[in-house]
Amino acid sequence: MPPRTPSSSTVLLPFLYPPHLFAQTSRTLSSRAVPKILPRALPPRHSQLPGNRRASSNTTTATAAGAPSSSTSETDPDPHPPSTPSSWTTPSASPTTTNHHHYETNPHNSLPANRLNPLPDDYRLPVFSDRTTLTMYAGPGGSGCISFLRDLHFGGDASGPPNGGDGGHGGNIYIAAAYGETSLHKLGRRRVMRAGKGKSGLGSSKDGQRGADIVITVPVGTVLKEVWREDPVAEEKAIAKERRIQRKEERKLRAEQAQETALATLKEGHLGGENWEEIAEKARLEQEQKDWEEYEYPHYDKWVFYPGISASQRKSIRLPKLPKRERLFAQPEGPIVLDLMKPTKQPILLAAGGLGGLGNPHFQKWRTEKPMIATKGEAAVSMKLELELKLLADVGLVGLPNAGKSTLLRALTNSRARIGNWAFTTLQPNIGTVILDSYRGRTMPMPRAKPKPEEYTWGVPAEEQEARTRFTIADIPGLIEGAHLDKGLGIAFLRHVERAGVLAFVVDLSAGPAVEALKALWKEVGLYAKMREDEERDREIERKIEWDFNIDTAARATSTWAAEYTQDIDIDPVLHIAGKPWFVIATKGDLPETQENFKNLKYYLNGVTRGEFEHPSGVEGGWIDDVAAIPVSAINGHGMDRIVHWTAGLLDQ
Ligand SMILES: Nc1nc2c(ncn2[C@@H]2O[C@H](COP(=O)(O)OP(=O)(O)OP(=O)(O)O)[C@@H](O)[C@H]2O)c(=O)[nH]1
Ligand SMILES: [Mg+2]
Repeated sequence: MPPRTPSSSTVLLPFLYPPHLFAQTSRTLSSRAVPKILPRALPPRHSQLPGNRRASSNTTTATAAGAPSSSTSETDPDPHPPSTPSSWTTPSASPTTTNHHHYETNPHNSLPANRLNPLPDDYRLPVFSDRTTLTMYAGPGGSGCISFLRDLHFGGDASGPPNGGDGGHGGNIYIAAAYGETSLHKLGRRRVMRAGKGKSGLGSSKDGQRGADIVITVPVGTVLKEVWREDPVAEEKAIAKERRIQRKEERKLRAEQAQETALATLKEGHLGGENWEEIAEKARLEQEQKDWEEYEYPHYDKWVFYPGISASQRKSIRLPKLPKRERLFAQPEGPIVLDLMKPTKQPILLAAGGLGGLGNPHFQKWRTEKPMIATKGEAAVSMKLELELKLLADVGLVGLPNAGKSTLLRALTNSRARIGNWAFTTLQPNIGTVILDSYRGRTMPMPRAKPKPEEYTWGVPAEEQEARTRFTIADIPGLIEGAHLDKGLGIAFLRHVERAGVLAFVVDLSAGPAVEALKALWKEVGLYAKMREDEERDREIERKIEWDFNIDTAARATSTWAAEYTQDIDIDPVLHIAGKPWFVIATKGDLPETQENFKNLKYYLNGVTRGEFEHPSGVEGGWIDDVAAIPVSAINGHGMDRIVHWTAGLLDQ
C-alpha cells in the first residue's frame, strides 16, 4: 500500500479515502510547512480488477447458502495478471492487489492453484444456520383506568361521571416467509421474541395504546413446529368449563341423595313436618353458595381498585361478574405445524396478544354510580417453536465425501465453496446459481416444457410463465455408509436436497467402482426418506391427540386458512425421493485408469433405464426414464455444458 499520509503531516486523517485525496488535502492543510508534494497518480482501473474470467461456459452468480455473493472477483485466479502500469510508480504498488496464492502450487495434487483447484484456505463461509428454537411471548393487554370527570360543574374535584379509558390490546406475533431471507441464524441469536405490551388506559376516556406486533420473517422453505404453549386465558376457560360440568354432576348426585333420604324417612313413618323436596333444595342452595365462595368469588386478581380506597372499603365492594369477552384475534389451535414452502401472502398469526382491560365506565350501573373498579389486561400466549430450514434448490448434489462436489459447484457456478483433499471439507450447505446465458452475458432462456403449477407462481397462468433463465444447485456435506445411523455428519443435511427438483449423484471415478458408490448413496437416501416417513407418521398420531384447549371455534376457522402451509402427509416420501429425476456426474475423469470404471457405470445405468436392473434405491416405480452418466473433470471445468443442459432439460421436462 502506498503511504496514506505524508509522514511530515501532523494532521490525522481518516484512512478510508483514496491516497491522492490525502496528498492534496494534506498539501492544502500544511502547505507552508511541507514542500510541495506532487499528486500521486492512481493506477488505471483495470489493474485493480482481475480479468473477466469465467469458470465455464455458462456461469454465474453464486450464492453461498443462498446469500448473494458480492464481490465476485477478488479471489479469482488470473492466469495473465494485467501488467503493472508505468504510471503506478510507488514501490508498494506491485501486484499486491491480487492474491498471492493463486500462483502457488496446490500441495494436495501438485497442480497450480486456481479457482477450481484452490488452496483449502481460499473459501467463503457465510453465516448459516438451518435449525433453531424460538420462544415467543405475545403482548399482555394493558389495564383499564379508574377516573372521574373533574369539572367545575361537579364542584371542581374529581366527582363527575366515570371516564377511565380502556387498556390497549397486547401485540400479536406473526410469521411470514419471504424470498431474500437465507438463513435462520439471526433468529437463532435472538432466541426470545416479545411483542409489545398494551398500555394502560388513562383518564379523560383515553384508551391505552396497542402493543406493537412482531412479524418474524423466515426464508421460504422453513418448517416450524410448536414445542409447547402456555395460554392462560384458554386454560382458565378450560378449568371453568370442567368445574361447571363437575358441579352439575354434584347437583345431580345431591338431588338423588336427598330423594333417597326423603324416601327413607317416609318409610320409617315420621315425616317431622318436613318436605323432602325442601330439604333437597336447601342442600343444593347451601352447596352452591359454597361453590361460589370457593371458585368464582371474588376474582380479586382480575380487578384494579381505586387507589384512594381503604382495604375495608375494597372488601365491601361487591364485584360484578367478569364481563365475557372474545379475543380480538382468535388464537390458532395447537399444536401449530407449518411448512412455508412458498412466500406467504399475508403474515400468519402464531400468538395472539391479550385483550386490554375495561375502564371504570363499563361498570357504572344504576346502583353503583361511582365504580371504583376496572379490569386488568389479559395475560397473553407464550409458546416455543422449533424452526427448521429446508433449502429449496433446483438441483441437489449427493455424493460420498471427497467426491468433488464442491469443486463441481465452483466449476458450474461462481460459488466459493471450500475444497480440500480430505473427507468432510464441506460442513454446511452451499448454494450456487447457474445462469443460462449465451456466452455473451445475455441470458438464454430455456423454454419450459412443463409449466409450474399456479400455486407456485402466484397464479400466473401456464402460457404467461417465463422461460427458465437460471437454476440453483445445493452442495451438501458428503454422505457415508451408515449415515442414517448418524455416522459421519449424518443425513441431517439431506433435508436440503429433499425438495430439489433433480438429484445429481456425484461419483468419483478414481475411488473404486462407481456403481457400488452409487448404490451406497441411493441406499442412504432411501433410508433417510424412510426415516422422514416415520417422523411424519408420529406427527400425524400426535395431531390426533385431543388438544384440551381447542374451545374456540373461531380459532379453528383462522387456522384453516393457514392449512395450505401444512404438510401433505399422503405422499409416500420414499417413492417421492425415488420418483425424482436423477442422473450421475462421474467426476475426476482426468485421472488415469478411470475409463473402465465409467464404462461399467454407463452399462449399469443403461440397464436401469431399460428396466433390466432395479432402481438403485430398491423402490419399485422409481424414476428411470432416462438415467444419464455424464463424465466430467471439474478441476479443469470440462463437461460443464452437458451438465447444465441435461439438468435444465430434466427440470422442465
Ligand atoms: N483430478 C481431479 N481432482 C478433483 C476433481 N474434482 C475434485 N477434485 C479434487 O478432489 C478433492 C475433493 O474435492 P471437494 O470438491 O472438496 O470434494 P467434496 O465432495 O466437496 O468433499 P466433501 O465436502 O468433503 O464431501 C480436492 O482435492 C479436489 O481438488 C477432478 O475433476 N479431477
Ligand atoms: Mg465439499
